[in-house]
Amino acid sequence: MKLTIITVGKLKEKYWREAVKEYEKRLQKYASVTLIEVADEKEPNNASARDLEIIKEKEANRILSKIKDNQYVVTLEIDGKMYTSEDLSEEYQKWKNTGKSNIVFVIGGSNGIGEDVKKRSNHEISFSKMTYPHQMMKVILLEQLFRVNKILNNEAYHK
Ligand SMILES: C[S@@+](CC[C@H](N)C(=O)[O-])C[C@H]1O[C@@H](n2cnc3c(N)ncnc32)[C@H](O)[C@@H]1O
Repeated sequence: MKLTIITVGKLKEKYWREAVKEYEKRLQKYASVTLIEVADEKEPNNASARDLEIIKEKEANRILSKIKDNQYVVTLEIDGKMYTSEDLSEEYQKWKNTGKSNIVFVIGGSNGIGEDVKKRSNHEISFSKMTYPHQMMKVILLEQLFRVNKILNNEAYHK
């Protein structure tokens, strides 16, 4: 499987970068992993709802410029479909079986995912109804993709 994760903004804190590096390394055993960071848009003080929409649109255009026509797009959205890790591993296997072997996961910036990316999305996944910081979401997603592969390979890890 070719897995790409697109996120908005750089990981500034060392602890996030180290966690990402660790799970990226673990996941590389099972899939080819590409991590792409697009620039985030500066948010003015007292930004209006319209300002935030414009920010999301600009970030969405940057995200879309990194997505290829042949990629299956999975967006991480709070209102998306929730899975257990076992169910997600079945879904992942389904993607594999149906030729969706080039998958791009998209995590939005601090204001969420713009409409144009949502329109391009083939599948929306939620990791609960709670809001997580995008940096943490990247680590959680990598860990779950690693877990999914462990489950599919019947390897000890998941409990
Ligand atoms: C800080 S959140 C953005 C919150 C924004 N108010 C929204 O409603 O999307 C940044 C990104 O992390 C991801 N994210 C955060 N919590 C999530 C969850 N529970 N499930 C799936 N994705 C989540 C989404 O991609 C989101 O765009």
